[in-house]
Order: sequence, then C-alpha cells, then structure tokens
Amino acid sequence: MNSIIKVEDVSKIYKLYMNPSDRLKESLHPLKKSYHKEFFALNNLSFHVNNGESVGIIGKNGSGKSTLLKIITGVLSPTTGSVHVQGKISALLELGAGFNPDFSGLENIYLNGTMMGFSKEEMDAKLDDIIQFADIGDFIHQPVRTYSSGMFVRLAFAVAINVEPEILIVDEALSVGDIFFQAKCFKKFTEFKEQGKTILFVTHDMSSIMKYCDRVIVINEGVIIEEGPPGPMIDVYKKILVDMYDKNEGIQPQTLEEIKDEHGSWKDNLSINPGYTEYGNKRAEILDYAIFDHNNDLTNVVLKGKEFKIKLKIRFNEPLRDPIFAFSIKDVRGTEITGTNTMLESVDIKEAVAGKIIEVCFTQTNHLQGGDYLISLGCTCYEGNDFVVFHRLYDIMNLHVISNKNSVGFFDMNSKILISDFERNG
Ligand SMILES: Nc1ncnc2c1ncn2[C@@H]1O[C@H](COP(=O)(O)OP(=O)(O)OP(=O)(O)O)[C@@H](O)[C@H]1O
Repeated sequence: MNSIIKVEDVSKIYKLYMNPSDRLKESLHPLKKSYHKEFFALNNLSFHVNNGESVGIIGKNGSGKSTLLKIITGVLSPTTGSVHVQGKISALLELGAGFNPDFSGLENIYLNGTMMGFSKEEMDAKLDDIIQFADIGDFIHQPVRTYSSGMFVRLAFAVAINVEPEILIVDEALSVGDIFFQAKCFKKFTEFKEQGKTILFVTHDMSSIMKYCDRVIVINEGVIIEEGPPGPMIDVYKKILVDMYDKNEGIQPQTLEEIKDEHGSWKDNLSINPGYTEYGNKRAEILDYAIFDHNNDLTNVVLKGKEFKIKLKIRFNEPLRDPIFAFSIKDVRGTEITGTNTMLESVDIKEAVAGKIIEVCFTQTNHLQGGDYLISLGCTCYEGNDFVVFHRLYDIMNLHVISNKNSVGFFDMNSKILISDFERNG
C-alpha cells in the first residue's frame, strides 16, 4: 500500500514555566540556568496512513490529538522527528483557524483559496458550491467575527471539502454544527471515501468512529497505545477513560471478579454524574452499582444491539418485606426513555434480613439509539398504601450508546424490510 502520510518519531515538547517572569529570567541568565520543566505533548510517535484510508484518532482530553493533527498539517512544527505528506491537505482544525475575523465570509473564501494555492479564477469556479454547502444566507457578506460557532464551521467545512483535497483532516469541529449540517458533512465523508480519498479525523463521538474509520489510533499522554480496527480500539479507549487500561494486558477483557479484586468497588471505575440526586431513609442502601457491556467489561459505553447489564449491590440495614429494585434511563433532556423494576418483572425477593448484602443484575438488549443517557437507580417498597423510598440515586451514571446505524426516535425496533414486485390479480 502507498503511504500518503508518514509520521516518524515525532515528539512535541513544550517548556512549562511556573511563573511568567521565569521565561525572562531564563533568557537573561548568564549561565543559561533552566527555569522550565519539559512537557511531552507527543512522545516519539510513528505511524503511516495509506492512500484511501479513513483513520480515526481517539484519546482522552489533552492526550495530544490536536497537536498531532496540527503537526501533520504544518500549523505546528515537531520538536523532533519528521512528517511526510504526499498530496494536498485540506484541514478543519480549531474553529476559525485560517479565517480573518474582519473579512466577510466571501473574502475569507478567497483568502483560504489563495493560501491553498488556487487562483482567483479557480476559486470563482468553486464559489457557488461553497456558498451552497455553507448555506448561511446573507451572513456570507458579513465579517466572520459576527458568526456563531455553527456558521463558522459551516463555512470552514464548505471551503475544506470544495477545494478537491487528496487528504481531509477534521478535528472534532463537526460536533458544533446542527444535526442536518452534520448529516450533510457525513454524506460528504462517505463520498470522499468512495472517491478513494484519505481522511484523518479526531472525534470523541465513537459512533462516527465505528461508522467511518477503517483503522483507529489510540493516543494517551502523547503516546500511541494501540492501533487497529474500530471495535477493539473503542474498547481500549473505554478502558483508558476509567483508568483501567493495562499496557501489558492489552485489550483482553477482565472478569468481574478480577475487577472487584484489583479495583475495589465498581463505581470507582465508572464515570459518575457529580450532579446526581440522592434521597431515602436508607433502611436499605445501594452500596455499589455498575454497567457491564456484552464482553462483561465494566464501562459506561455500550453498543447498540448488544446485551448489557446494570448491577446493584444493596445492603438491608433492617429486616424488610418485599423490597423493590429499579432502574430507569433518561435522555440528556430528562425524558424517561425506559426502565423497569423487580415488582413489574414479578421477581420475588425471598429474604431481606438485616445486615445481608445482595446483588441485583438487570440484563437486557440495548435498543437505544446512539448518544448519551443517564441511569437512575432505586430501592423502594409498598408498606400498606404507603410508598417508601429506601434509597434513590437519580441520574447517577451516564450511559453512552455507540451505534453504527441510527433509526428515527428513541429506540430501534429492528425492522426487517422486504421489497417484492406487486402483481395485480385479474
Ligand atoms: N502551547 C502549549 N503550551 C503548553 N502546553 C500545551 C500547548 N498546547 C497544548 N499543550 C498541552 O499539550 C497536551 C496535548 O494537547 P492537545 O490539544 O493536543 O490534546 P487533545 O488530545 O487534542 O485534547 P482535547 O480532546 O481536549 O482536544 C495538553 O496537555 C495541552 O495542555
């Protein structure tokens, strides 16, 4: 395969000064005393991207993804190492990069064109397509400093894709656009892929990674951790997010028992909503909780169409009759999407003696659409006509659903479609 991007032993070192004056002291010191600490934003990275590949770069905030893209596009230079690119790059980096805020949208289109080596006549020919794609109306004649972030990204993407690049580099920016614009951009991604162009993109949206990437590079603390197909690489990323990635272990799944032994409680290894609500008389208490994906990995991220588990560990602080255990799932706007409890499911809790700890496991197939949700947990009961809340944790954990096919609405009914010829009788 023909490598179109070659990154060889690239490091980027920033000098960090404790005080702004230290920089001056250092430059004036007669014996060249050092007043800074070195910080490796990238540490000896090497990889190749082949012609026609779509490669995703994923990693936590601050792992070095944007720095890497900036070095590939030539916006930043590496401290050591080299980058070779064959072909014209069009890049969508930080919002507004490459735009002059005082120029109108129209003027910026020509400015960008000139920077990419196009003549005025060549840009004249592309202008209609760019304006049509950006679809920002009369704002095209206004200075771009008056633009919303969505308008910025519309114009920037419209320019980036209409200058016939061989390599398209996109850093997260698309998440700013509205849903229709995002759909339009992803349609372009698909067209680009079909035309055999090379795409390199950074995103925190794992559904796009699943859908558009042939290969994924996982970066952590400036180092490439793993690279490979999207599915296993997303598993690596999920582990990094909860500090459970072990270099030596690679992407082997851990068993539940191992997780408990090595990492203490489940909840310590999940991302928990700091703004959750808790109440109840704690006659029964939720001690621990977790989500496990189809591989039995402890995680906040699950795949659409796969089975996953919600687990609760509960201690009875006094003898109780017929306690009910429940979970519910809301979308980020607070709409309750689904949920159930042991009473609705006719599950009997045999013994609720004081001091006993039980584990409740809800297993289900995930039909939710891709996106973010919040899980609430509860332990309640009916005492006569009174509804008693022992312990409730509202919106405690986030559930991120990864999907490579979304349908319309809250969930997917997995419709089967049959198309056949219609034959009229008689
Ligand atoms: N000019 C700079 N001076 C010092 N440190 C910097 C500078 N630019 C970036 N860094 C540091 O380099 C590291 C990598 O930053 P980078 O923006 O590449 O991360 P990222 O993976 O793109 O993060 P995010 O997902 O939040 O966009 C971070 O720790 C950041 O603070």
